[in-house]
Amino acid sequence: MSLSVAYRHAFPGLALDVSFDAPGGITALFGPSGCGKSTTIAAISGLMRPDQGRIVLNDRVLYDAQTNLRPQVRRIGCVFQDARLFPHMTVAKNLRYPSRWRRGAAQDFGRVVDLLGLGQLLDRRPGTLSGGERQRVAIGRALLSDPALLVMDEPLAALDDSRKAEIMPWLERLRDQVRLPILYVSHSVPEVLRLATTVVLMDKGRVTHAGPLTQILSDPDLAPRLGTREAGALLTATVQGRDPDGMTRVMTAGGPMLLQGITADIGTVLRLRVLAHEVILSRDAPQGLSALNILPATVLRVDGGLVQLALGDERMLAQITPRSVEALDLKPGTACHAIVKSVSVLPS
Ligand SMILES: Nc1ncnc2c1ncn2[C@@H]1O[C@H](COP(=O)(O)OP(=O)(O)OP(=O)(O)O)[C@@H](O)[C@H]1O
Repeated sequence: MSLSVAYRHAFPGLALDVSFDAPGGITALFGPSGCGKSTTIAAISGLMRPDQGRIVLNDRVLYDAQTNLRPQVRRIGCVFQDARLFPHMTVAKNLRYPSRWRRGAAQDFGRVVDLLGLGQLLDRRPGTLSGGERQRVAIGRALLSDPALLVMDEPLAALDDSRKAEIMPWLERLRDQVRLPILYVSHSVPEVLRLATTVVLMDKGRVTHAGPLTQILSDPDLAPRLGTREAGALLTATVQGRDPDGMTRVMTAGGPMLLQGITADIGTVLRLRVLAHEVILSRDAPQGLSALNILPATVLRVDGGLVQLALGDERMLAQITPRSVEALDLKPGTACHAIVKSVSVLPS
């Protein structure tokens, strides 16, 4: 299941030349206002015809020199900032709306209601729901149209922080349980960090970087674009066991780590967020520290005080001062130890 996009289009003020692949999972389309995110969504969903290109969804050509499928037959489910539900219909009727033209929607109804926790809401009308609940219904309705791609254009932008927090776990469930590619347009770094599996960074009508979130996050060149406070890395960790004091042992590409306050079962895969300013470096294996997580690493790159490290096949960033870089004589290839002061765990 994947989407492959390559198109060019000239607007009077901007020449767009966009190309990227979106595999299964959530692909975040991220970039400053006016960089071409909405135009890209419009080109994929068939609402605008690019000057040239090729857009393919699961081996089905949506657009190329010979083909330009109508939006209705592209099998793309859309969720926008405002839920756009029918106000006079109950939630159940809104959800059943796609079954008017789609056979099979009725069979999926229960599965989608369970997936998004909509059971308690079925008899309510949209006007009586919270913003987050309305968005869950909009996502359910989009899923019941049997899409091959789900496009979510700033789906949380109209919600306040507590509603955002309420809907996030549902979006994570969607990402982890539905095999569709999901294209997610957002201006919010925290949303991208929490939800995306793949990131496409756009600027001035072009894709400047694209790849797995883990790779994009640990690229020192991209730290300024994502915000220096957010610079860091994501490590994949597998739960190995629980120690008598309640600490959870996990294995990462860089070696074993200990986590506090985790209840995940053995074998669970976790995503660990390690911020660059929570990592300090030592040339020698440190002794007598209170920090529990000390991982052997190799310096890959040094950019001012931002040091990119290799831990096995994963990458991590450490934010230290340029003076410390000099004092420790850190350069590509230097073996060192990364002392991780704190870690947050994201569901995987
Ligand atoms: N129909 C049009 N005619 C001319 N120019 C257009 C048209 N549609 C978009 N543009 C221009 O193309 C550029 C990209 O617009 P687009 O809406 O795709 O950006 P965006 O990244 O989605 O921005 P935002 O984050 O603000 O929604 C902008 O400079 C916009 O002015």
